[in-house]
Amino acid sequence: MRISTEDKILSNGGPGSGKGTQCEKIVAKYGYTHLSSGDLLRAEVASGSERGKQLQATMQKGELVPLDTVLEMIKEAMIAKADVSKGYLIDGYPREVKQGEEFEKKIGAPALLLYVDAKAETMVKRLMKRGETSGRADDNEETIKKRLDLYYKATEPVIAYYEKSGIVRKINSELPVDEVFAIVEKAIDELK
Ligand SMILES: Nc1nc2c(ncn2[C@@H]2O[C@H](COP(=O)(O)OP(=O)(O)OP(=O)(O)O)[C@@H](O)[C@H]2O)c(=O)[nH]1
Ligand SMILES: O=c1ccn([C@@H]2O[C@H](COP(=O)(O)OP(=O)(O)O)[C@@H](O)[C@H]2O)c(=O)[nH]1
Ligand SMILES: [Mg+2]
Repeated sequence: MRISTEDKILSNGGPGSGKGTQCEKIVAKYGYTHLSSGDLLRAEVASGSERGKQLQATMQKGELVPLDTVLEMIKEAMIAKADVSKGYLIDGYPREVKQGEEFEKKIGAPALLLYVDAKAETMVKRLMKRGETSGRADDNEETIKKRLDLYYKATEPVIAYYEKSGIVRKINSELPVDEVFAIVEKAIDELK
């Protein structure tokens, strides 16, 4: 399955940077189909399947799930929505350069990468706060630290990888949500 470039937007950034929050607003305004790789993985865990049990262990440690597993899940989710989709917004993906390369090979190049950027200190604070109510097994101090380390090591290079194709728009997510969204809107409207 290949999907045309203009029908794919990626959202990436550190854990707790606000990707999910901005994606919700993008969907409300533009009607893209939102696929969060983290959410897809959590749904598999919630299903109680054998595969889900393996995933749970990896995610609780703040490590990355094998890239083929995630790509397969994203592909399945894209196919399931192909008839109704006005384009896809893929959130928290790719997590490592190799994953990005595989995505391009199997599905195609994206039109835009929204790089949702906040300071490490801000991200930790937000995730600790979210952890009070989220019920997410990985919203705890120890796992947050590992997710952050892995983000800087494996995921930040993904941004540099896409910089080369000129599709990265950096979004300062230290601002209040609506101000952040105004920057996001500008980046998306420039595509049209
Ligand atoms: N002040 C402020 N808070 C925000 C903003 N965006 C998100 N938050 C808060 O930060 C927390 C994390 O935001 P999410 O949107 O869940 O972050 P995420 O990047 O999807 O994080 P992961 O699900 O861990 O990938 C939420 O509980 C939000 O309330 C923002 O732009 N400004
Ligand atoms: O493409 C992905 C997306 C998520 N994850 C796993 O799912 C967890 C939660 O991901 P999510 O994007 O929801 O949150 P974040 O890590 O950005 O806080 C990560 O720590 C990883 O263990 C993964 O391995 N590959
Ligand atoms: Mg999220």
